[in-house]
Amino acid sequence: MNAPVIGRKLQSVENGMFDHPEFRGHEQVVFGHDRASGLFTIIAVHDTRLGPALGGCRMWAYASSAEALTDALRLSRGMTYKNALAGLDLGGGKAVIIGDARSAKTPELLAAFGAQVDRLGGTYITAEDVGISAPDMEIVATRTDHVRGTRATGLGDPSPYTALGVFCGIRAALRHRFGSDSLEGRRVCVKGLGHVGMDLAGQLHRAGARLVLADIHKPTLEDAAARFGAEVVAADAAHAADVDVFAPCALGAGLNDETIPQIRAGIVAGAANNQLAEERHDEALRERGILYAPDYAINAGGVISIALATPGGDDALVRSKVEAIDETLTRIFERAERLSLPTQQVADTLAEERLAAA
Ligand SMILES: NC(=O)c1ccc[n+]([C@@H]2O[C@H](COP(=O)([O-])OP(=O)(O)OC[C@H]3O[C@@H](n4cnc5c(N)ncnc54)[C@H](O)[C@@H]3O)[C@@H](O)[C@H]2O)c1
Repeated sequence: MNAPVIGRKLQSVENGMFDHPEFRGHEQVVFGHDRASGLFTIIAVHDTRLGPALGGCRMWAYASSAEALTDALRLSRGMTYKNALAGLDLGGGKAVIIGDARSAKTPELLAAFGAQVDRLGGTYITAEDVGISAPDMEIVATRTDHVRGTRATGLGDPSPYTALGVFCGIRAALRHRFGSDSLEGRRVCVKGLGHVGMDLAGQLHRAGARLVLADIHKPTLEDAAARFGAEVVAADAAHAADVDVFAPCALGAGLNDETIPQIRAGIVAGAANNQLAEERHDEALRERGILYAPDYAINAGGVISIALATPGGDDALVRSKVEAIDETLTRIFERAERLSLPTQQVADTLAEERLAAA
């Protein structure tokens, strides 16, 4: 991308910030540029009523700076809700770096990003996200203390904690739906066998579940199927598998007008972010009698581990907080049933209640 062009586009977007469709009372949005390294970053602080805004930094080859702003606004608000519902004393924020992580990421650019974060004086705490790895965060940390998930502050890869939270969430959903959280003989379809999905599949297998697996990466799928004695299903048919639980652990927007009528599972509970293609799809799931575990409630294990880990500390506190996702989801399911509301709407309300009380 040509730097001066980006600069002009950012200027024009900034002028329209408060009219932006994704603007929802964000407290601060910072547009950062570093001439020497070519850094273009947007840091969005949505809400700090519960504490400093924690949220990852995403590096992506956005087609335009307007697209990057949209992502920063939307994702930072999502972090406010996720952190509030997870019971963390942290607000919501997110950073995006405009550029291709494979070709444009340099130590100088990461250090310059760290300097931008530092300028916010702790209002925003950064962590890894898509395109930014744990080693990258070590470089960011050379310029700011407002970083989590580094060797000095964390327990390492958050994915096992995310998987643990999803496993606990699936049990909560089973208990609510069937009166027993036993996985013995339950059929579960896991779509996406990456860092989270593979770990989750292992936990489900050990607990006695019968697995149906899907992934677009054939070697991964074949390896998992052999290890867990699982059936395989085509990735684009996974949502329609004849199972008790469908666990989407790949990309978002998988629950939409086309897929929802085809879902045979009574429960949808997985790690993927932004599973609903549109907000109204939570009601579509409810109408079909499908119990949906809101994505940001069930996949909060990773952020809990990032937020609460202490250097060299054991992970007992973190694990107990992650396991409490079971209770959070149970509250959501019970309230949704009592009020005949979709579960995502109830999750949003619970998060908003906590924010309002802060
Ligand atoms: N890693 C975490 O701690 C964490 C935390 C919260 C949310 N999430 C969300 O969980 C999801 C999985 O995260 P991850 O870290 O395991 O990612 P990952 O990149 O390690 O794994 C994703 C897997 O999904 C597969 N995949 C991609 N598209 C697919 C498709 N259309 N059909 C089937 N499989 C497909 C990939 O081949 C890969 O194996 C993402 O949506 C992520 O945003 C992850």
